[in-house]
Amino acid sequence: MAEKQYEPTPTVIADDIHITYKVQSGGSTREVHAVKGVTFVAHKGEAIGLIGSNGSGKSTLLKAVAGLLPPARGHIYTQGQPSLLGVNAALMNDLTGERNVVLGGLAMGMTRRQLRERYQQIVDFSGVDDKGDFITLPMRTYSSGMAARLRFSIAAAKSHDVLMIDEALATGDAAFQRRSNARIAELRAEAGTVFLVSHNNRTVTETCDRALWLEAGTLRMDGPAKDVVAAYEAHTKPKK
Ligand SMILES: Nc1ncnc2c1ncn2[C@@H]1O[C@H](COP(=O)(O)OP(=O)(O)OP(=O)(O)O)[C@@H](O)[C@H]1O
Repeated sequence: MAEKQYEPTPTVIADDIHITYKVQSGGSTREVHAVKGVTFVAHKGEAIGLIGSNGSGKSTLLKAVAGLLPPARGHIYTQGQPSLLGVNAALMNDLTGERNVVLGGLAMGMTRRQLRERYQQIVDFSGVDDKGDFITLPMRTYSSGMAARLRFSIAAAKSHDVLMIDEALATGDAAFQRRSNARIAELRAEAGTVFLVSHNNRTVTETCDRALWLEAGTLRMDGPAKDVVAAYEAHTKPKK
């Protein structure tokens, strides 16, 4: 008997979205059209890489999916509350890592009880304490890699309907990248959708099954991560 085929469940639908920034410059207002008519559907269980050159609109698109920027035109539908984990996520530099774990967890909707239960797991996962008692020091004493690891660990402690990661992995070392790849795989298994913005093509092919390639605000290609990365690499390779 043929196995029953399940329809994939959409988690994010972006329908012809346009996003503009208004910039005040020398008394006049200029408009930057950062995303120009992007359409895609993301499904439960997918990990989707967003690639493209600097300024192509990747972060802007993620912010729009997270509901932080309203589209000027078009519509975004999401199932559940998307969480954006960026390298600039709102952790406080003057507070200790410890306090940031608590505040970051609460900001993501974890209860105090969940936080108590998962606190040590978050700290251990981040590896921030591996080289001494750094978790009790202010975050400004952390290297950029340590801070990024703590941010990822806080966000990854919770199952998300839609988790968006902006370059958080690129700064981790090899051991941390292995741990975070494994955690992303678990998050996917918990039936969420993961978006990852990265300039590291290998990270994208290793962690994502699908990729969107943005260029100058438009979607150049959407398909299996290895195909999209190969096309992007062919495009960015210096011409002889
Ligand atoms: N706050 C802002 N105000 C005005 N313009 C902005 C703002 N943020 C981004 N832009 C512009 O929007 C466009 C897309 O930027 P975005 O940060 O989304 O690109 P990106 O693909 O994430 O780039 P990168 O790879 O460099 O991080 C760029 O032209 C950028 O100058």
